[in-house]
Amino acid sequence: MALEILTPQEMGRVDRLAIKQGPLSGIALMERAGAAVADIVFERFPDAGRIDVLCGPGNNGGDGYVAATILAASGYHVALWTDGDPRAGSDAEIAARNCILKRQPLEQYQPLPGGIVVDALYGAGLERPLQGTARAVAEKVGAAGLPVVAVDLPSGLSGLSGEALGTTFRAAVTVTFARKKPGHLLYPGRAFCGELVVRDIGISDAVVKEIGSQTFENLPALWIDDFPRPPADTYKYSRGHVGVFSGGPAATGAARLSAMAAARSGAGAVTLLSPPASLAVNAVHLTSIILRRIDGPDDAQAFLDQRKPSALVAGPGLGTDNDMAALLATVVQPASAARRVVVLDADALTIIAQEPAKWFGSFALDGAHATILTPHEGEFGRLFPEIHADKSLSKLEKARAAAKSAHSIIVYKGPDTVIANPEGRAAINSNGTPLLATAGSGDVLSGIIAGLAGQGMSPFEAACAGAWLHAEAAHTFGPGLIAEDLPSMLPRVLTRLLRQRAP
Ligand SMILES: NC(=O)C1=CN([C@@H]2O[C@H](COP(=O)(O)OP(=O)(O)OC[C@H]3O[C@@H](n4cnc5c(N)ncnc54)[C@H](O)[C@@H]3O)[C@@H](O)[C@H]2O)[C@@H](O)CC1
Ligand SMILES: Nc1ncnc2c1ncn2[C@@H]1O[C@H](COP(=O)(O)OP(=O)(O)O)[C@@H](O)[C@H]1O
Ligand SMILES: [K+]
Repeated sequence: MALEILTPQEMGRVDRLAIKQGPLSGIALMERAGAAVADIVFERFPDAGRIDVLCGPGNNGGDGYVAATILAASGYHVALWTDGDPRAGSDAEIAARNCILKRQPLEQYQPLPGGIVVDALYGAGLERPLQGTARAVAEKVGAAGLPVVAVDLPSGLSGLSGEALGTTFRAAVTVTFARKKPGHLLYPGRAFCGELVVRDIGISDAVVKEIGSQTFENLPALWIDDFPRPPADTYKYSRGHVGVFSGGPAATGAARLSAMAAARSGAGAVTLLSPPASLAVNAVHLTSIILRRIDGPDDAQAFLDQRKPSALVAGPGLGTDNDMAALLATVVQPASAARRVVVLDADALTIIAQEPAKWFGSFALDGAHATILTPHEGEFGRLFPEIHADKSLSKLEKARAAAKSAHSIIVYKGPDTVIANPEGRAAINSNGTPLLATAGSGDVLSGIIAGLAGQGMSPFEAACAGAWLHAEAAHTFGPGLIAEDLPSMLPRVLTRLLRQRAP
């Protein structure tokens, strides 16, 4: 499974490099792209009464001319509608010349019931919102509710950011070539694409590699080689010891969810570090999780010195008062220096947002990158107000900029969670489910990540694996899910994952 995600600009470079290196010429690639589109129409809409192919002036339109030719030759009733002539000397011009169908002006197109639309107006080259005829047609097709097969990207959508630049086609199926683009996975783009199909058109992996993309789809192949596999002679503390900080008596559940998730992710020991006032309620609810009384920063320090946990979680249900800020300071500074992984979520992020520069400076210690911040949208906005407000940046670029400025790994949560590290490596999660929009599910995620990193998985890989496992656990449980259910789904998810990958 190819993991690289290419920006439209990188894809353009890949196309040019592939053509330069051969053996396939530009028109040969276009013929394969158009054939892939026709294939999808055959597969998904075998009974289409009529196919309207809408072609723009660029190479996206070129794919449309090829698809129209193949579909017409296969006996479909195909009508071809064009918005301007292909650029002179382009591959699209050759494709148009080879297409025997009559060209009709796009402004005369009217949606007809029972038909399907092939949208080949604009793809990777879209630079500005659809205007004039193209925009009017996108509106008409949307209003008519006809099924749309989008070539490369629904026209009107930014392949870079997933934002609708203006009016946008809404596809039932999108056929893209060689690799996904960020706009296919980032919302709202993902929703505009409908089903996404990636087709090989003969561009080699080596050519893609040469471009050196630093963005990946978050699939197991990205991190499975680093996934913890305890040796036979391990024992509980060497299998990873995670410390989770509990808050006051009114909000202890969040930290327990995190602790359970760390344990279910395979950490050999998990200690819940509880203020005296919460000891009783935590004790009532814990069995395998170790409970330790922590009365302020000195106690926390003593735990770190004695037990040397390999990962910590602070934030879920922590509270934001001055005592907690002082505790956090103790935990974070020496932890970074010790290359211990610290996952900061929820209330810890609120504390940090009061003085971000001070905290981010402390995360920078000797470039260990041992800090993982897991903000949701609101927390991201409070931590990184300028990056968040920058409309020129996609979610992917925002996560990258935040990771760099905070000297941390950022897990920018949501339906399209992005994980980024300060060096610019990033992954977009693609298995999210709205089932995860339930109170406490973020607490579970921070625990899974700490559980994996605590077992020695590299922090970026642990964050990626955590986001993937979290969503798989939700899918496995299904409707009715509440956060408590997620840790108990992990054994099944892990069994499937590790069985698949067994040698
Ligand atoms: N040989 C190749 O380079 C291949 C290209 N392929 C196709 O080529 C597409 C990219 O082709 P292009 O780079 O020609 O780009 P497009 O066909 O997406 O856009 C064409 C041109 O229209 C202009 N334009 C952009 N936005 C506009 C707007 N809103 N209104 C009016 N004009 C606008 C731009 O100058 C742009 O170069 C891909 O999406 C893919 O479908 C595939 O056929 C594979 C091979
Ligand atoms: N619509 C959605 N689709 C997919 N994942 C979602 C969606 N909404 C929330 N999530 C995920 O659920 C988790 C919620 O975390 P968070 O907002 O911190 O919740 P809480 O504070 O209640 O624990 C995150 O991992 C987020 O990515
Ligand atoms: K298109």
